Amino acid sequence: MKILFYNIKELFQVRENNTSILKGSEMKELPSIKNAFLVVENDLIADYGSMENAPTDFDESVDVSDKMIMPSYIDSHTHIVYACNREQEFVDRINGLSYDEIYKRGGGILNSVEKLRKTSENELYKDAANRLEELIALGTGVIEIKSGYGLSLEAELKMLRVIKKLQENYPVKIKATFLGAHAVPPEFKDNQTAFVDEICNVMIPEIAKSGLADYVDAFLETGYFTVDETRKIIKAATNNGLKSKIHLNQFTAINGIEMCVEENVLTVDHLEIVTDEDIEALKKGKTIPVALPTCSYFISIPYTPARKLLDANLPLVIASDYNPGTTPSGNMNFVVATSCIKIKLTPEEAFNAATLNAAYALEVQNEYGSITKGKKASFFITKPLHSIYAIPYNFGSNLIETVYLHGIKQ
Ligand SMILES: N=CN[C@@H](CCC(=O)O)C(=O)O
Ligand SMILES: [Zn+2]
Repeated sequence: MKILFYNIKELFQVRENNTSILKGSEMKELPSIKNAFLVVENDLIADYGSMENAPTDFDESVDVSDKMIMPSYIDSHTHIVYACNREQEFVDRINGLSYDEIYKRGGGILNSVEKLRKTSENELYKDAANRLEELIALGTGVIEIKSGYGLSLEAELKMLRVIKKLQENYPVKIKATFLGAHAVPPEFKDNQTAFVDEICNVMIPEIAKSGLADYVDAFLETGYFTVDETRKIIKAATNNGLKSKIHLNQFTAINGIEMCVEENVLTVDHLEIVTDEDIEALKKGKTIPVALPTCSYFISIPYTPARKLLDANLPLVIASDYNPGTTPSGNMNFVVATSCIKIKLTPEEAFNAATLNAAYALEVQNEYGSITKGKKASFFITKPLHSIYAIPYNFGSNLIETVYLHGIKQ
């Protein structure tokens, strides 16, 4: 099946194959073709160019007059498998409690753990599938989903099986991450060392054997897991053939980034608090920084100093962090908008951070993240727009009209 998309007002993120991750000022450019065509053959991008060169042989055609095409968003950091919303904590924060105070009262992540352990796999699947369907309509075509609300081997496997079922049932590319070290569960309350040992010696080997996870994560933060504990977890992951992606610097900078770079961690995520030493450490390695600006928005914490990272010629990825506590939204259009409005990324930088660079954060850069011959035909068509800037500018509107994933209209 060959589909011709014609009269595209502007086709964005058009790249030659093997474009490297974009760093610093390279992120300013978002290559596009105006008045373009795009040919999709089965699930792949087969051709593209200016309308005057559009082919005449095809099985189907789609008129894209006045509308634009962008490769699907890649959301490299989410927690969309969870049991209940945490609206009460939201109101508690409005009334003055901090995220940390709520956690210390047994709320926060532990609130979600208690609920998830009591919820059936089917129920979890149904809720996560509903969330995923909403995200597909909002333009996400590749997503990472973490466990981390089970905190026992059994409950973590339950979450990972839900993710596997989503992988089987949806045309979205999904990467799964085991986040056993998200918080210390009640049964290990007085023995955090034993919990870390359990993660390293029991959970990671079992989960690696199950094939249910692509990555391992940990919450490296004051009051959660230390640099040394996280290093142990990363090493256990490496020994079991899994790379790591680490939550850190959300509230405090405690030299976690330096360790993560030393251990060749794939991404470091959050980075609301970043020191000059952290930037120097990132410059020495390949670890990719990931900002989660809608988390800052929702719980009123500082925004990642993105400009400082770009000025240091580092790459940048943006992701949603969709979870019931700090970011109950996975709308990547809003992530792009927040990046522009609050951390002063230009729209070009924000779209690069949410597509091409984000593909590197999930190691799917050979298949997704740009309009490139041979990559998967996963993209969205906008409503009629004056310019692509409308997506961050009209931050409260959904300007996506149609979504194609792997060449199929959703
Ligand atoms: N900070 C750690 N984990 C999540 C929040 C989890 C929760 O509050 O449920 C985050 O990335 O923000
Ligand atoms: Zn997170």
